[in-house]
Amino acid sequence: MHPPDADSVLVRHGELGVKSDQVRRKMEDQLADNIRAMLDARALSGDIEQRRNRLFVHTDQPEGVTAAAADTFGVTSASAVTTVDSTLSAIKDALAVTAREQYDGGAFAVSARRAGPAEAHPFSSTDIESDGGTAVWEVIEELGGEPAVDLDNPDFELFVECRADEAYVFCEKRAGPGGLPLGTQRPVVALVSGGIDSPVAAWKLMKRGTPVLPVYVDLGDYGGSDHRARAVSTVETLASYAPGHDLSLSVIDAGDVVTDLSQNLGSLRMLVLRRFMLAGAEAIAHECDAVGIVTGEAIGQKSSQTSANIAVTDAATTLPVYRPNLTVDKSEITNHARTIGTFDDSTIDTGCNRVAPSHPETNASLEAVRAAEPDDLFERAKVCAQDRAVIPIES
Ligand SMILES: Nc1ncnc2c1ncn2[C@@H]1O[C@H](COP(=O)(O)OP(=O)(O)OP(=O)(O)O)[C@@H](O)[C@H]1O
Repeated sequence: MHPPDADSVLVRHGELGVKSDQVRRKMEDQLADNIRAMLDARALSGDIEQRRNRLFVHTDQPEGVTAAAADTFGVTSASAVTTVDSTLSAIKDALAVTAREQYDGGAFAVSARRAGPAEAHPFSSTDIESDGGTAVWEVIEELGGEPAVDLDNPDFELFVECRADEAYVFCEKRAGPGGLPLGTQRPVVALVSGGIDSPVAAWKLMKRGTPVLPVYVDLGDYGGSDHRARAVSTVETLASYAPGHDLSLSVIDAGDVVTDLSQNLGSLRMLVLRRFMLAGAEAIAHECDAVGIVTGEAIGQKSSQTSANIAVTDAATTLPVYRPNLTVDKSEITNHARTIGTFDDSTIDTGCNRVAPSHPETNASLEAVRAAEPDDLFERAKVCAQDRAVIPIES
């Protein structure tokens, strides 16, 4: 929803404002690049203007641009605005025009903020709210409605931001993901199985500005083509949040290793396979200059994810392993997957064979796992990582 003559989208970002000038400028530049790429990916046009602590996209496609900005990491909210002179009469006119077009019943409110030196305006924000409120009231009467004001819980809200030289009128603050602009941190490798949890985990790192290099470990006969297709689909959805950033999917062929582990190991099989995955991810991270690994694990969610077993898998790599779902309940992770759009692909029935043993170890010791696993496990992981295939992913 936007004013009928909206000419720009006002994009707000959160944490960037508290950084030093130098860091803030770099992050704002990255945010502008990312929004530009997002517009290109959606065939939208607009001129980006960076101002201190906010950014404007001047556009004649306000609806699409608002949605694109609200899908960009680092953005806290976006509003399609109509820009007017910073005079009370211009603001009142814009409020009236917007109410005439967008009001569809219920109680209303006008919320105003005024910034800049006091002498810039001969009126206060309260004046904007009361005079603007009167203008909206009259429009509703003209429309045949019964005007009512509810400042706490309005059905219809109009906003005004009045600056020294111009004012913006809008009727929606569309929430963005928040976080930091993607590309403002060093990358990490994301182990993406295509299940519900790992795409959400990768998304969370991306939200904090961290590019991810997605890696899928192909389990051979224990996985299958549907299992791999599921991983590809979820990575495509992740890539839609990251135009301009390469999310090509690396595929490690682990078919022989999984067959070997399944035939020769019992209760420790899954832990050893996880250690193989982390070692493979580490090899790719070193090659690609990535500084960590992200997984979808949550403490206690599966036998391989008990606190004892996570300690054992962690020991397979010297890189930090990020587990942003660690303390999050499954229902919450699932809701998150629905919100970001990965859920449907994650729940495609892959009909894959399960690698997990019927009685998995839940309290493993590193010594026992080391003694049981093949001596050349990490060497094989490195070779498989080197020989990986890469599937290009469109963003
Ligand atoms: N085949 C795979 N390829 C890449 N990473 C994997 C694979 N299987 C598991 N992982 C990584 O190990 C973590 C824990 O494995 P788990 O068995 O819980 O995965 P899952 O249930 O198949 O998928 P998810 O954790 O995404 O819901 C995953 O979140 C993921 O980061």
